[in-house]
Amino acid sequence: MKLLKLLDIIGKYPIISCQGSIDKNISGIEHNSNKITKDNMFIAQKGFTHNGHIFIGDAVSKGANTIVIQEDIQPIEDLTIVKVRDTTDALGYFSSKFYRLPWRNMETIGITGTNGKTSTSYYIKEIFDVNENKVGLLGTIGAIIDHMHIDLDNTTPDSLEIQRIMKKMIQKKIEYCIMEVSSHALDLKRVKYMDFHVGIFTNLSREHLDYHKNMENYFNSKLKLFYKTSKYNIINVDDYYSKTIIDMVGNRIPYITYGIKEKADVTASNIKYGLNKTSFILHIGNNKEYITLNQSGEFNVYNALAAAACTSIYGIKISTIKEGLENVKSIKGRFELLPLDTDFNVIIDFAHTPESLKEVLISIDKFAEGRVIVVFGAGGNRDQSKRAVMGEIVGNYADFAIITSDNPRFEEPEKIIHDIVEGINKTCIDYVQIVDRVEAIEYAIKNANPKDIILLTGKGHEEHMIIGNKKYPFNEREIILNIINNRKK
Ligand SMILES: CC(=O)N[C@H]1[C@@H](OP(=O)(O)OP(=O)(O)OC[C@H]2O[C@@H](n3ccc(=O)[nH]c3=O)[C@H](O)[C@@H]2O)O[C@H](CO)[C@@H](O)[C@@H]1O[C@H](C)C(=O)N[C@@H](C)C(=O)N[C@H](CCC(=O)O)C(=O)O
Ligand SMILES: Nc1ncnc2c1ncn2[C@@H]1O[C@H](COP(=O)(O)OP(=O)(O)OP(=O)(O)O)[C@@H](O)[C@H]1O
Ligand SMILES: N[C@H](CCC[C@H](N)C(=O)O)C(=O)O
Ligand SMILES: [Mg+2]
Repeated sequence: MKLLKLLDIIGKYPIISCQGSIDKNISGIEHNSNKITKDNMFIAQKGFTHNGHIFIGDAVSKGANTIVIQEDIQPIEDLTIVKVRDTTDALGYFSSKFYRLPWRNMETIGITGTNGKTSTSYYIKEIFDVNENKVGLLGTIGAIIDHMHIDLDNTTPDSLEIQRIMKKMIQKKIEYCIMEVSSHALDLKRVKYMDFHVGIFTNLSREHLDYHKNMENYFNSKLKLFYKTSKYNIINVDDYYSKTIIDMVGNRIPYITYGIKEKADVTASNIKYGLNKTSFILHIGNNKEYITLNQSGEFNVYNALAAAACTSIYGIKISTIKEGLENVKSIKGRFELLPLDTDFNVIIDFAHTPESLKEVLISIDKFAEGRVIVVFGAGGNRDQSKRAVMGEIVGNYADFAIITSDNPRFEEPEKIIHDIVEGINKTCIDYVQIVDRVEAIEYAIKNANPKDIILLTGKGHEEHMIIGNKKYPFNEREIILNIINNRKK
């Protein structure tokens, strides 16, 4: 794209200054100097770890012909230097423009909330699949374009990656793009220069307070999504924050409610729980269908209701919704019951917030016949205040706990475990502390009695352990299978 064109339409965009020629072609946009190729525009961002301005020389030597900055630099021959107030903001604007606003050419569904975004997105995807629509997905487990998988580092990637992926979706003729929209993304302008047709609010509870500092800021970040939607907002009316959302955005565009406790447009009755299934009657307005999910837990009924509400607004029949929901065999690392021929059960789950941990344990309690043994930790360089609360919840709802590591990052794992212990000590539960997660799993398996349920939470689909800034292979599923196979020998 001609730089002239990229800048031209941004007549509205506040450029502070522009030095050098704008009569040149831009072959691509990058914010990472390591990825620069010939004639790219390099946007120097001030990140949490690095100031991207220090990589300008590197970017130029790799072929960048235009640099976007927010801090002054020395002029460089033949280089166009565009100065803006905030380069992260500009990254969003230029990326959206460069890829020609791909989000305008398909239906975009944004899902936000503390828990249930990934699970809801997979239910929605399956319903659209059954309806023979072409679906794209962006979220914690990666991006899916039609049936191609792309790994992602973030639940919601940066604005450049989002637009790049969405462009690929358009090239593959995707009709519906389902996207998890994290609070970080809303706050860090990753979706500032794009809109959504539908916004879904799952729930809000304590998480990411290391970043947002308090619940009010966290809520206000999430709220932003519902000002960016053009067709419908879909709201879990049983959640404490739903009323405020409806008060704030209820008059903007139509909204649909879902829930089990309060009166809602989409609801469930006769819910019955099992170890690996949940059955209920789905009500959408006056229509109803018997549903049997292959997943357990009341929280998954909520996720299914959100998906039903979302797909019903596109005119999808309730019988198709049923087929889609029932087609989901498992969601990677979400309350995943491992197929083992042992006399105890093992569930891999991604609960890493107090509320989700509580929900999972309440769900297990509905069908557990033996003890519930929880293997868990908490992420380093993440909200420290949630750790003791998680400890207390496990203490209150489980029978035995093994406190271990979960991505210590730059923190001492012993310190994180100590924070959890402060909470668990308020309860009467027996527990052990085992820093090495593999040893913790071995301990759980070795000490399991018939009918016990071992619940491993926090790692879910992840395939690595993050220590410092390095990722070490760690596949909980394989580790368990290995331990159990070795026991048989
Ligand atoms: C705190 C945070 O959000 N950090 C994100 C941020 O990293 P950063 O600010 O540290 O980047 P940086 O290393 O300082 O780099 C600054 C600039 O220099 C550039 N650079 C850097 C090195 C180099 O050699 N050359 C170069 O040009 C970088 O490309 C960047 O433009 O930008 C990166 C690239 O987009 C993100 O991957 C990274 O997310 C990290 C991995 C992260 O852990 N984020 C979490 C907090 C997060 O965003 N979580 C949410 C919510 C999860 C959920 O609850 O579901 C999410 O959406 O994932
Ligand atoms: N609606 C829900 N309410 C509460 N807990 C839930 C809900 N859905 C799922 N969970 C629990 O939270 C865990 C994570 O679920 P999921 O991955 O769907 O959430 P998420 O919002 O995408 O999380 P993340 O913010 O990490 O992307 C699940 O493994 C389960 O334990
Ligand atoms: N999306 C969440 C995932 C947390 C998963 C858990 N394993 C951890 O590392 O805390 C985050 O990045 O905060
Ligand atoms: Mg997710």
